[in-house]
Amino acid sequence: MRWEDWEPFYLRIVREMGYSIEEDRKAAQILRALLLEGDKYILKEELGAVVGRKAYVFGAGPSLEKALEKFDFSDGTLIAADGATSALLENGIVPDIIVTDLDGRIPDLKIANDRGAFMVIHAHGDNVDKLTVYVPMFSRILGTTQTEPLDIVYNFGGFTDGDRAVFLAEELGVREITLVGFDFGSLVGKWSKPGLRDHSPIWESKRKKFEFAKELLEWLEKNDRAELKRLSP
Ligand SMILES: Nc1ncnc2c1ncn2[C@@H]1O[C@H](COP(=O)(O)OP(=O)(O)OP(=O)(O)O)[C@@H](O)[C@H]1O
Ligand SMILES: Nc1nc2c(c(=O)[nH]1)N=C(CO)CN2
Ligand SMILES: [Mg+2]
Repeated sequence: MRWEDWEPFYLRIVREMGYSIEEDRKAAQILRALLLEGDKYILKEELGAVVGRKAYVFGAGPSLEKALEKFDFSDGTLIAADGATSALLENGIVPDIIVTDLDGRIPDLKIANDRGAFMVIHAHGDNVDKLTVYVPMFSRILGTTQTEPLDIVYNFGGFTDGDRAVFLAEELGVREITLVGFDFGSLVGKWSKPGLRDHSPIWESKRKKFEFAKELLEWLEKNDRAELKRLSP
């Protein structure tokens, strides 16, 4: 997704969610400084070499658990959206790539990164403290922003970790993307937040995020090259 296509979505998201563009921009600069400091960042080309033509993108929806037990995912690149990483690890699966804004279960992200997962870490105005604390913990990091892209901090479009993971896959050349655990319903998957003990009734801000995510995925299906499939148990 090009900046020109993303910007109108972003401006609507900022208005609807009450975000600060300036804070989002600052977060991107802070992430850039952290990446340069640690020198553990990777560029888009390096991550492109990791993906194949087919990928599974895992969302943290309640249906994920059964899908992981039922289906075989060995014929594609595995991309986990933040909290979904925990469910994959519980099933003995290490994702190839994790797309996160660092509000999931950090210890599970660390285990996956130590076992080879690449980290696509997103900066925004509400996770600057998390960036500062956690970015130094990880290796093989590609940085992303939702404001104008910087030299080593990319913007491939997408809003929530899940749909941002789909836009990343498309940008890296994946042509068949299968969504797993993308429920966008009234229950938030328990892996979504460290404190959730079980799948929980959706709260207002999360419902709005899912609406934007659905709209962005519909845009991708109409305008982009990748074919989107859905797998539900
Ligand atoms: N029912 C669901 N519950 C949780 N995540 C879901 C669900 N259906 C789809 N997903 C996708 O899985 C991703 C899980 O990532 P995560 O739980 O970290 O959310 P997020 O995008 O960071 O939003 P938030 O800022 O509210 O945490 C979501 O971004 C969303 O796109
Ligand atoms: N400013 C801001 N931006 C976001 C936020 C958020 O909470 N605040 N959550 C997101 C979900 O991954 C993506 N982008
Ligand atoms: Mg998240």
